[in-house]
Amino acid sequence: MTTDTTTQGNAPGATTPGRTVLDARGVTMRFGGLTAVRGVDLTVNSGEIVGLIGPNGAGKTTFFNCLTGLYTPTEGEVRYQGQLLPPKSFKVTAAGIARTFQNIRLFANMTVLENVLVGRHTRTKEGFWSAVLRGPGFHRAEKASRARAMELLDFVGLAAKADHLARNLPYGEQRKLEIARALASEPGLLLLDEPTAGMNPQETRATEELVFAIRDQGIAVLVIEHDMRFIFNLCDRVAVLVQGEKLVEGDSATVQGDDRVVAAYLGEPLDNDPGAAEAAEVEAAEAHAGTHAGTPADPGTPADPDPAAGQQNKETDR
Ligand SMILES: Nc1ncnc2c1ncn2[C@@H]1O[C@H](COP(=O)(O)OP(=O)(O)OP(=O)(O)O)[C@@H](O)[C@H]1O
Repeated sequence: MTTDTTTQGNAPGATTPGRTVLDARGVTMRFGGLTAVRGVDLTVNSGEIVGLIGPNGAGKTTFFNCLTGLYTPTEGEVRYQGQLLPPKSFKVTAAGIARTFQNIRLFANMTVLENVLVGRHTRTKEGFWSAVLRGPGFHRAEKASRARAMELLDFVGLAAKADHLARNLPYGEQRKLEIARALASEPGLLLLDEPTAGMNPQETRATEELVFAIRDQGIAVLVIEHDMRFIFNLCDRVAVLVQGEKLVEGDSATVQGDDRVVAAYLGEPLDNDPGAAEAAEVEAAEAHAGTHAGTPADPGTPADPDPAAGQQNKETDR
């Protein structure tokens, strides 16, 4: 993988250091009676890698979809570099936000290079007639696009496979290709939805390096991931979504040390947990049965032939 950012300089879409790139305020998304995202505020600044974590169904992907114009939030607004984002995904890409998907979405029967070229369409100025007539302007633009696409393939370590069909790439390389295609739109902010899903530890480590290299090119990154080691190694800041709401936000140490986050992942007991009273009743009944076991009325039936086994069962059931 070529991730030597010292020689590559900033990406064309790079943003001004220290500025707020993404500003989402009060984002709410309802599907009928279900509120998948509720009043979420989140900012991403230039030069930052921000993580978005939360248990399954917490609303992470829905929030991404609200940021990228796939969904129009029921309430709230999203600004990119100070401008309100249009509610159309191709316009959001043109504005400077690119994304990858949880389920890889490549053109399987196109080559690796062609997939990246498709990602460049928002940056290609040549219009319809130029493409049809294939004049000198078109050829110049096409050459420049190919050169940039090859540069990106080199950056993610896939230059040698430019002519391979996307469908023939191993899974980890397909994920890299998705990232190269997203970078082809020259974004200032890259959203990654579970970039290491299905990867082995070596591939995950390489993806971590790749994301650092992308950040070093001046592109801010917002990443959803279930792999906590990956998130806490990588991110400057982490926000935790639980049941559609932002529960905690802070640096890795703050989030890791917050008991509410652990509780949310383990499944926090409800207040006045109704199960607790029931469990106490069962325990009392068991204790009562134990007291009467082995009495003359029931001489041959020990209540608990192996108390240690009983304890084991309780722990398994918990
Ligand atoms: N298009 C939709 N229509 C109706 N409900 C939806 C839709 N998309 C998501 N949901 C619901 O919204 C909630 C949040 O889902 P979402 O996929 O955003 O969660 P997530 O945090 O990304 O989960 P995971 O980590 O499993 O990918 C879930 O209850 C889901 O079933």
